[in-house]
Amino acid sequence: MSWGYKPNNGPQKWVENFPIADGVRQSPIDIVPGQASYDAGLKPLTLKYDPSTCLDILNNGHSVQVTFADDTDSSSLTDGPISGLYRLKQFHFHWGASDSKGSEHTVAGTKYPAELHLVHWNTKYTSFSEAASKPDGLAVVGVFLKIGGENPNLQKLLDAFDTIKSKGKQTSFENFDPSTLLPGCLDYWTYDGSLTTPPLYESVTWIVCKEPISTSSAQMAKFRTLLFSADGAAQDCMVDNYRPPQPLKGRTVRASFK
Ligand SMILES: NS(=O)(=O)c1cc(F)ccc1F
Ligand SMILES: [Zn+2]
Repeated sequence: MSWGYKPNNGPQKWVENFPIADGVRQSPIDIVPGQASYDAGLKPLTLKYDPSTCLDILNNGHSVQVTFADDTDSSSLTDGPISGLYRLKQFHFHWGASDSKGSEHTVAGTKYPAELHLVHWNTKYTSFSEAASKPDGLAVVGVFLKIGGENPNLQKLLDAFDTIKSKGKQTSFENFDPSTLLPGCLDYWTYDGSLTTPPLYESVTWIVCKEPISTSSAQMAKFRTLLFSADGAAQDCMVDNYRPPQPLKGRTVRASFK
């Protein structure tokens, strides 16, 4: 039985096969703005994405993921809290069974209906796979989704969902610009954390944007038409694919803004 989000294979059980689940720098966390320390030394984020590096969209059985060509520096993250250049590998989402939950990070206990993760790897290493297990290997930009007006840029993704309904389905997805999914203001919180799914490697510099982007309730309903299950298996809606907040264990959360 492999890991998932159900009572018998979900976040409370992951520690059985992945003991780092109880580690010192696990993600996500509850971000308490009043306890974050403003750091004037933090630079603004520099995100440069080339839409021609967008390859395909995939249902991997845990989320919906858009994958990028990462053989050049065309789509990169620099500055912010990191040093060097990190290449965009993929982005994906986490969401709930209803609009009242779904994000992994929370803000003073507030849950958003979904959270976007843009995953980048440190080019001091030779590949994503090599970087994924290193303490400075990954940088993930998190963006909250909140219920508001329909998001036309998100709709381009949702329109591909009918062809990738079940686990293992993928289809080509070209010329998508991920910067269209970023909020106008790139103020952020940052802290040292981990992957939020197994193998839960403590390799992520988390960069969580303060400003959410909008999505409509109807668009959220579209996310919930995806399936955890493969073609032919009993249909199991892909919802609540989020890990709850983990203990801070003495970590400091820094803010790029006052
Ligand atoms: N949810 S995450 O951004 O921490 C993440 C990114 C990966 F590339 C692999 C596993 C993960 F859990
Ligand atoms: Zn994620």
